[in-house]
Amino acid sequence: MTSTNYDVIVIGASKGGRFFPIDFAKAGRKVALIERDQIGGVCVNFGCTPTKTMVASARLAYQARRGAEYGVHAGPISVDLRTVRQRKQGIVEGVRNSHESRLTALQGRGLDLLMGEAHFIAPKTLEISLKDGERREITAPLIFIDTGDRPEQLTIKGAESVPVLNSTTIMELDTLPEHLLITGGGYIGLEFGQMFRRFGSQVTIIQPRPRLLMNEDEDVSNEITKILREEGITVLTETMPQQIEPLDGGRMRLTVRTPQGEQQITGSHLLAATGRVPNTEALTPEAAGIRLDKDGYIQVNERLETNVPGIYALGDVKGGPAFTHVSLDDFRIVRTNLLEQGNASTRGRLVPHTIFIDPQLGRVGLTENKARKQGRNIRVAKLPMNAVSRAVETGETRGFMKAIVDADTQQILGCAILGAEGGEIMTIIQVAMMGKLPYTALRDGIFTHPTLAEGLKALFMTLDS
Ligand SMILES: Cc1cc2nc3c(=O)[nH]c(=O)nc-3n(C[C@H](O)[C@H](O)[C@H](O)COP(=O)(O)OP(=O)(O)OC[C@H]3O[C@@H](n4cnc5c(N)ncnc54)[C@H](O)[C@@H]3O)c2cc1C
Ligand SMILES: NC(=O)c1ccc[n+]([C@@H]2O[C@H](COP(=O)([O-])OP(=O)(O)OC[C@H]3O[C@@H](n4cnc5c(N)ncnc54)[C@H](O)[C@@H]3O)[C@@H](O)[C@H]2O)c1
Repeated sequence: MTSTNYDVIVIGASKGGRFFPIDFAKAGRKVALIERDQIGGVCVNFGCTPTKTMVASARLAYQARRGAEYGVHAGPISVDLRTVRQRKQGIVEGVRNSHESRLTALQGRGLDLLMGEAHFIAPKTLEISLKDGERREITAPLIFIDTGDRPEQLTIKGAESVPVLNSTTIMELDTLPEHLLITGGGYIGLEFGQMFRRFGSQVTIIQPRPRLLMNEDEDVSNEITKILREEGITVLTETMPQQIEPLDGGRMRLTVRTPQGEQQITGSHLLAATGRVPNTEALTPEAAGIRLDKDGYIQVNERLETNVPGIYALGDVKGGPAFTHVSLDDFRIVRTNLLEQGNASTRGRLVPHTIFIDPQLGRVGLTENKARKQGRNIRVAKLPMNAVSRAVETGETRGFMKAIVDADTQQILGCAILGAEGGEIMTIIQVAMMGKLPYTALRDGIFTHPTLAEGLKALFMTLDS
């Protein structure tokens, strides 16, 4: 097989991977972009876009059921999952097509889009198994690995004897689960759990750890658990799934270990939401001498360089916080350093996240637990959402705002906004943190009344009252 030489190879056409090859091609480099599945990667096809589209349907069902509280009567509410799925698919395809057209516009003009699976056969050489069966060998001095991750498989006894859904396959259901069992109390378990409860399923979330979202403060986890339980979701903590067995009529029985002993739960569907594993096996990075960590993630330094000069890893495949905005920022770092001769790195970057349950949890910076562990002298501001006029007027009073402030410097160290539009409100604090504003700037600012953002003024006023 003869090799085709490129200046740059990008493996994985994720959200970040779609701009990056274009930038290099426009800079006059000869670029190959390899994708084995769908342009747009997980975020567009199986992650952010489809889930948030379906979360929107679920929220509408929830709001419609609450209509009478607002004096609005809409009749009995039912959810047609097939239409929910079709709407989701239409939006996903629209986003993917727009990404595809930007890439195909440069096809042959500096960019070769190769639809197939890449694996290393030597340090700077890859073999591509194209979807049409053809094989190609390509080389480049610069290689960017952005192959992401995939759902971890459930390994409990009997898992092979029942259909186990993951975050991708659950979005293809046409009929509503009667009782959805979910293993995992993290992002995916919570977003799908609330979504399917609002669609009309009975839902049980099984979490081995003492509380949901173990990385958040206890008060945040506890409030979220309370909210989910109020909506009728069964949340079992300190509960470890042990075994699953099929029953008649497509049902299944899950045996779990709880602090009180063994329990059995009968369900109609099972969603595994226990985390993700990196896409590094098929890539055979060992053939290039690329170092992985014990879990199979590619090891990089703060400039996202692997141990092999000229080979970089970006996005989820390098481990750490797994968000689209992190993957996008990784591309910014590498582009700055290689195309603009800059000196960007991951050091000290502020990574926010939002969990799209309702109300949303927007988080940035240090949690109270982390700040205390670091031995910092902190003050904690907290305000229930029912103290925010806008939340009261719109009937969205669940949750609270919380901010961690350095008592010596008055700088904001972090916040958790569990409330309506929590992700947007958190972003205001994030911007204040980026600008290194003291909390008093928000306390003393004038904000439009009545907005949710106005709650930030009241939040920081609690520190001085
Ligand atoms: C259900 C769900 C909901 C999510 N919601 C959010 C959210 O709301 N907000 C958020 O920020 N993040 C969310 N995420 C996380 C987000 O999707 C990921 O962090 C993001 O997609 C990571 O991007 P990436 O650059 O690592 O590549 P990915 O998006 O993982 O894409 C990697 C691409 O590489 C391709 N590939 C893999 N191996 C090879 C190979 N050997 N050869 C060729 N191609 C290959 C894959 O087919 C894939 O297209 C969600 C994830 C899931 C699963
Ligand atoms: N809104 C968002 O930004 C968003 C939404 C969805 C997913 N994501 C990304 O996708 C990643 C994966 O999400 P996830 O929810 O699968 O992982 P996660 O790491 O967030 O949660 C995994 C959960 O599974 C539990 N668990 C572990 N082993 C278990 C077992 N054997 N049985 C039962 N439970 C078990 C853990 O205690 C934890 O609660 C997230 O880390 C996040 O980065 C982000």
